[in-house]
Amino acid sequence: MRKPFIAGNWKMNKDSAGSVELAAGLAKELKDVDSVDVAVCPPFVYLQAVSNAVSGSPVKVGAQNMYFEANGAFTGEISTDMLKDVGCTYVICGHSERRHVIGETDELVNKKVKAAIESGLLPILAVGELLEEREADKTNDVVKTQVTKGLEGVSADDILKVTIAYEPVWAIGTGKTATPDQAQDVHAMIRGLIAELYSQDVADKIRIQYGGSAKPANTAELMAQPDVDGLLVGGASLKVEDFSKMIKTVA
Ligand SMILES: O=C(CO)COP(=O)(O)O
Repeated sequence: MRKPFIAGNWKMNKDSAGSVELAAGLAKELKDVDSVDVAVCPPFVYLQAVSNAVSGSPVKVGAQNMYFEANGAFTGEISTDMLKDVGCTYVICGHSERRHVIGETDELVNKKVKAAIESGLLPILAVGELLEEREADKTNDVVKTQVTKGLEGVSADDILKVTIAYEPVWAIGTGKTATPDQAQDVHAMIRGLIAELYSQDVADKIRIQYGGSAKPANTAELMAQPDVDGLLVGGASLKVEDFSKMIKTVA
């Protein structure tokens, strides 16, 4: 039985007061939730304040990105130790906005996943196809490559520290959600791939989140799919009411 895992990716939103207000509101609303793992991923500069605001509650904190080197001359980058130091449990690696806006490659994403695991952070490996790739019937190929390369060198002992987030790029921030069937098809494909790369036992245990215009109104039907184990939520995670409603739908 896989415990549901719902994470909010705040992206480049909120200010310091707004971050604390949202985090404190969620901590209060969700204080009794224990059947769902919950995380919020604020911008780097608000991680410490958000960690303080959710401290003692079931809400954990994640970062939206990281760098794979431990320290040194990497201007503008943030290390895993720094993330742990400000209270992070999770880190998103390879979000499509980093792949397609910033230009991150599968090789870089893989280095981040491995460095995250090495440091004790739990990576959320985000994968997903572009609209033109889906229309060209390349969804499975693209996602398979991203998962396989993203996990290269991750051992059988470590793989269950990883959550995979399937986020079709055409569904992100567009209001166009993948249908539950579309999400299920790709999730099942990913789980089959994990069985090939690792084992059936690992495949049965790894958690695969869906992301892309997830909101209170579609949470139940997405989460009802057998291979959808959680959600990575953008826009709807910016409001206490919406995000907590999504979690309570599943709890
Ligand atoms: O990219 C996402 C989460 O990482 C999804 O964003 P939206 O929920 O705003 O579509």
